[in-house]
Amino acid sequence: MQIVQWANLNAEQRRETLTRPAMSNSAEITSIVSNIVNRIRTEGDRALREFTAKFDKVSDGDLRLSDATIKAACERTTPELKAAIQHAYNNVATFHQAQKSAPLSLDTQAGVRCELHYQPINRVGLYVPGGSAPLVSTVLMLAIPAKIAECRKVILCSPPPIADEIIYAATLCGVNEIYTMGGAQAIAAMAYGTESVSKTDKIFGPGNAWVTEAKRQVSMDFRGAAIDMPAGPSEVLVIADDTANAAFVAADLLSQAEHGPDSQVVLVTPSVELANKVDAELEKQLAELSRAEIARKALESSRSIICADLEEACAISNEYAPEHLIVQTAEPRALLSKLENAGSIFLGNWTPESVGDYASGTNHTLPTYGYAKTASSLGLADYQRRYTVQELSADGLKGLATTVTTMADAEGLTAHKRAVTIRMDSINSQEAK
Ligand SMILES: NC(=O)c1ccc[n+]([C@@H]2O[C@H](COP(=O)([O-])OP(=O)(O)OC[C@H]3O[C@@H](n4cnc5c(N)ncnc54)[C@H](O)[C@@H]3O)[C@@H](O)[C@H]2O)c1
Ligand SMILES: N[C@H](CO)Cc1c[nH]c[nH+]1
Ligand SMILES: [Zn+2]
Repeated sequence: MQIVQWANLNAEQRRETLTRPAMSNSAEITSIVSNIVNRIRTEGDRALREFTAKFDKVSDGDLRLSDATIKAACERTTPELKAAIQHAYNNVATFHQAQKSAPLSLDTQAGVRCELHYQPINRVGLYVPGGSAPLVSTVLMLAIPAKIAECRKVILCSPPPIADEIIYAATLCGVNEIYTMGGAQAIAAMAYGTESVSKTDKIFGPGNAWVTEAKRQVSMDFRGAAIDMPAGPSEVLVIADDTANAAFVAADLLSQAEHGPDSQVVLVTPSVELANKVDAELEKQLAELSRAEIARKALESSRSIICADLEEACAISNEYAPEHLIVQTAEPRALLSKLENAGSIFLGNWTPESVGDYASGTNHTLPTYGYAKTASSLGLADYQRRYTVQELSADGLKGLATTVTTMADAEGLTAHKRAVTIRMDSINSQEAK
């Protein structure tokens, strides 16, 4: 990893240092994805099969898995993996079940009742990445909240060949339909529907740059579908001081670097000594990894930033807005109030990001590309819509009438005013009797 001195960089160099690699070829990706999305919308299954053959090298078989295929995949999943999936399931379900909000009902003034209710989003589509690794954990992160929210139809897709454990986890979570398709074409199919694929109202899930761009495009089209967030190539930023264990820091950086060559990992530390030790550790540990080449590629666009102190480390992290932020300092919780804009924060030496990726209970679907400045980690609320209800008594209307008619006058909206005065006339004539 390239070691850079923050103090020596000008504003442009600082911006460049914090730029994600996946963003550099975005114009090309936008145009490729736009063509894919338009063709799926207008040609349906025919285009879906064509792109599946082109990008995933599969040209036959059903897009939707049959009951027999699902049963066979579940039988092939090993008992050890089933037990691990169940353990993770329990923690993720516990954390998301606790996010249920009770409806709100109160009188803002006498006779004016205002209520806030929650309703599940009807049809949801889940995208489980499978291009370079079959992310079974993502099934749990996307499908458990969908089921807790009681979405009526939950469909899931993942690129071919879809792994047995993805099918097993989807079944465990009560997913209604499973499709073997991936990339931008899968997102477009779930957004618009095709002859074989059910249309959905909202699409969830992470993916590579093509998947994320497709989500963005379908969400901008009123005929398409809403989306959860831009959840693209994985990122982690580690803030560490000279008390940190360099081997732990290197292991955490590599755990995200191995996701893909477009992953980005960043170390921010006031200690040059630690940065050098981490660098040596990275080399040592890379030799033991099965995905060393992918991780090495990701490290090429990654940085160790030497800053003045932990205060500045927090400021750099806030500017970068990482998907994951790991804090390995003498007093990690003391930094929490200074930290903004991270998708998920991991405090202390004993909290590797891997636990959140798989099984602690928090959701691993998180905003990337700096969207953590405004977007949140995936939660139950994303699978629900809020709506309000109000009911006024005659006395309640009396108490609001002058305010509403005065404001309607100010806006020049006489029909609005009349909807109140016509009722006030009725109330007044009833009372006169
Ligand atoms: N942000 C999060 O919450 C989060 C969570 C999990 C994973 N991730 C990220 O998700 C990503 C998963 O990526 P992946 O590639 O392994 O799987 P993927 O399923 O997202 O993408 C694979 C698909 O990309 C399409 N594709 C491949 N090359 C293409 C090309 N040249 N043109 C058009 N389409 C092409 C193919 O159709 C293929 O099915 C990783 O970057 C990982 O870091 C993010
Ligand atoms: N780190 C990924 C989110 O960026 C999630 C994941 C799944 N499996 C392992 N990790
Ligand atoms: Zn991960």
